[in-house]
Amino acid sequence: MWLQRCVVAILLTICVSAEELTWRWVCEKNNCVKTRNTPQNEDPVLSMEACKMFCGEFGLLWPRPTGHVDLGNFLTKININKVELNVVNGGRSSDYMKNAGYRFKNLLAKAIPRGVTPKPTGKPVSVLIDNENPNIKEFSLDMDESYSLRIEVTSDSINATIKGATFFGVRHGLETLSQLVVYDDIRNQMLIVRDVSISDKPVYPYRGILLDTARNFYTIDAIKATIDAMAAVKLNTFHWHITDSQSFPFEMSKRPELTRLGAYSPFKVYTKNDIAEVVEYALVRGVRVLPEFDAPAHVGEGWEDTGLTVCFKATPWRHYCVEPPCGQLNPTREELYEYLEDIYSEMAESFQPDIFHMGGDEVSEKCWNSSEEIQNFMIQNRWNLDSAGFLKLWNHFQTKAEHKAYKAFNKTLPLILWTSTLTDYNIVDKYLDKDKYIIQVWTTGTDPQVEGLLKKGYRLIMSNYDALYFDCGFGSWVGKGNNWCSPYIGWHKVYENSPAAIAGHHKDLILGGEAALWSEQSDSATLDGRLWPRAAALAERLWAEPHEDWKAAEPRMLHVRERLVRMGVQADSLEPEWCYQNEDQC
Ligand SMILES: CC(=O)N[C@@H]1[C@@H](O)[C@H](O[C@@H]2O[C@H](CO)[C@@H](O[C@@H]3O[C@H](CO)[C@@H](O)[C@H](O)[C@H]3NC(C)=O)[C@H](O)[C@H]2NC(C)=O)[C@@H](CO)O[C@H]1O
Repeated sequence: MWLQRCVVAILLTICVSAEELTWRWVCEKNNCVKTRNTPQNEDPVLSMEACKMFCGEFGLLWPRPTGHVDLGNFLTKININKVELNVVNGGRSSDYMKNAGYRFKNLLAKAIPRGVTPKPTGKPVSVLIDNENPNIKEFSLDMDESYSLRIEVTSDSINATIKGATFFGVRHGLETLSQLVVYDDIRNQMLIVRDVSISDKPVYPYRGILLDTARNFYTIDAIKATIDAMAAVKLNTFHWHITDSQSFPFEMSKRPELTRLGAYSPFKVYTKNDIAEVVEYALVRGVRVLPEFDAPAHVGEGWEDTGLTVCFKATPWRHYCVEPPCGQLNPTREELYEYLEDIYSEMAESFQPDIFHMGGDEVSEKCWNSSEEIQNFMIQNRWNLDSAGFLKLWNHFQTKAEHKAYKAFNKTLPLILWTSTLTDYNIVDKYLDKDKYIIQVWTTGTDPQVEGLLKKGYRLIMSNYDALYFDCGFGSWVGKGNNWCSPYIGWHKVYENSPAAIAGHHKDLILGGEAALWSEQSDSATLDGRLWPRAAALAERLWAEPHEDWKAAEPRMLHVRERLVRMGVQADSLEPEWCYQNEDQC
């Protein structure tokens, strides 16, 4: 009966009156308690979300701010049709600011349930935006993403003021402001938290998601939707692992045969236009697009006619690599470096990145050793055909590739490599300069390599697979049983995976973290559920490094999942709705 009345009420856009209402929520000791409504109740009746908005230190904010937070105790009605943004100083980033404004209004609209028109009563909202460095619109590892937000009420309007150190800070401020607006299903009215004062900035400068678009292809729409969701939780790096041994979907003008032979189909190619669109889309959402060209291993399809690979499709694959098809570049061929320069130049042109990922993942000695040409080259150089000798060969490759990267990008931008035998802390400084290279850790969080690398002064990005590999926990794809890194990693573990705790007193060398979605077993159809809402748990960890465990964040986490779903993200469900309605009872 209640449900029926509600549905009718929504369709007619009339609200259930407070007297008829069955449930209301009451803020008690930082929890919103579901309470039977009685005709005798004289308090203002609060809907669940309205209550959650201000009850608790951080209300429904996600990620929680790191500085001063005062959420006041009152909600005020606003007129959603009368929201106005005024930018004090636009500078070079004025177009981005405009776009951030459109996104903000769009986010407010997404807070309203489908088919509902809130009452157009309430105060107009005026948002004043003050960008301290309006000419900064480039990403960098030391960019300032800080902002402050104030919401004040006057007799005739709500005034919000956002001060950002850069466009990126301002953009985050708008995200936060959008999270302070709620649709009240009791009054059919939009409400805003008033008397707010927040200052905020992230703990880590690098907060990423890796998407592997080579094992399976993802549509541009799926990529843009991912970036949209990332922006909502203030993640700032979309790491695009665009090629691998299975496919080469990156459009190349100088070496078109790499794409022609290497893409799964002519329709499964990321064209220059596609990439430009993604890069621009991401930029206005405060997300950098970081390209990776993984080499010298993890190559294969596309390179068929070049003669520049070894052990491609070698069988049995377990003898030569970690998954089929095997394939590795032949570092002894000079022509290889001309190819690399072309790939890097086209990546430079398309992505214009501030940092570049050179891969370096899972190089196999056995693969290189299967080539007589490589063996002869090593013998001529007086390198033994053993692990130390193959490291020298790898170093030969990396030094030449590095030179080509700097040339192609026309600057000495920071380079990233996956942890490997080359980055082993016992020898890493023999080969890789700590001022040039950032190491992305994918072994476990307790691996002694982490401490070893930190002690030698290397900057790290944490993608420890035991907490941040979102492909783990599914069935194996090369046989039966579970995949190699099972079990599935729940959001709790993601949330509690603290880079600061892992790094101890070397915390300053941790640039941040990244969740990886390797795509052997996912594509556009499964993407949202694999990433979300777990990536939101990562977002708060990296933004705020909370001291509390997942339990303290649970009510807000359940809400951020709801918000993502309202945005159109098919995020996995975490708990029965009962737990969302009955805080702290599950
Ligand atoms: C204990 C042991 O030796 N187990 C191996 C197991 O490791 C083999 O599985 C392969 O493991 C690789 C990691 O060691 C894994 O590669 C990485 O994982 C991602 C998928 O989660 C890939 O997309 C990445 O390219 C890889 N690199 C990075 C940096 O993450 C590889 O995918 C695993 N292969 C398969 C087929 O699952 C397993 C091989 O059969 O054998 C076990 O004995």
